[in-house]
Amino acid sequence: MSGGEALRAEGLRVRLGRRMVIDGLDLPEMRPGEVTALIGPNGAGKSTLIRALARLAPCEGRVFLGDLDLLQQSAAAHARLTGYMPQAVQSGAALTVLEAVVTALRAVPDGDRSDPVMRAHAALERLGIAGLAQSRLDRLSGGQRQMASLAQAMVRGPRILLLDEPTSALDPGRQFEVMQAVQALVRESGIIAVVVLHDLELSLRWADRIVLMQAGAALASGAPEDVVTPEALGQAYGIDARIERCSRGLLHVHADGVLARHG
Ligand SMILES: Nc1ncnc2c1ncn2[C@@H]1O[C@H](COP(=O)(O)OP(=O)(O)OP(=O)(O)O)[C@@H](O)[C@H]1O
Repeated sequence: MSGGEALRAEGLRVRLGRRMVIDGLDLPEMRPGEVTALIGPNGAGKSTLIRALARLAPCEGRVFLGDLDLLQQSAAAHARLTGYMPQAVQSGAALTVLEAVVTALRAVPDGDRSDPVMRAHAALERLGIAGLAQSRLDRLSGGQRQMASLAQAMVRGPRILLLDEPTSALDPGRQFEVMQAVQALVRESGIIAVVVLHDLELSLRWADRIVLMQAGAALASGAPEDVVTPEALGQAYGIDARIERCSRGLLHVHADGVLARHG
């Protein structure tokens, strides 16, 4: 699905304390059904940007969904449109996974009168974790907790899904499953997904577009093969890297070393 109203941002500025962490950042159009990956070195401002889009960090500038200025919406209207998965997933004390997802659903009334428990179950099934429904959050592994957090972010069927490193605690198989689930959800429901990823391979494999951030600005944005280039990786990460296409047509990054001038 590629029609529908796109998300874009202009002139974003986020000040945290005395620091301007994001300074005049523009984001290209992100269309329904597409996954946009935010990549960049530690401290580039990826989490801050995603928190700003989730209205969890004070932000100046404009964020449009079609003609709708998201930063001007009421908190409730904004919350109905977006689902956010934080980088640090809380243990969630004694709640079960099902209870946590139902709680996330009830936190923002959306006028849907269907049974919240059924909706929460459907979300867990969608992500392949229905078997965890009655497990307590504080007894899950880090990766299982990350999956539960993803279910909380997507259960209301938001138009924009904001995911901060959804794969960081996952083993390679689970990383694949999560990104596959996110992509399927995004494609089928016409959601706009903005996903912080550290793993360049994952971003090349799963993103429709990539925004490479550095020092609070977008160094490059566009199609993965146009953004993830040896030059850009050298500039952003200080690595000496090759990008090669394998026999299956997929792009891979090979980091051969660190550039002497880095740091
Ligand atoms: N509350 C704060 N006050 C001041 N500076 C902050 C605050 N929170 C974050 N920063 C700074 O903002 C910058 C961007 O941080 P952010 O967490 O957004 O980067 P990131 O790209 O997500 O990094 P990482 O890949 O390490 O998670 C960092 O230099 C960080 O030190």
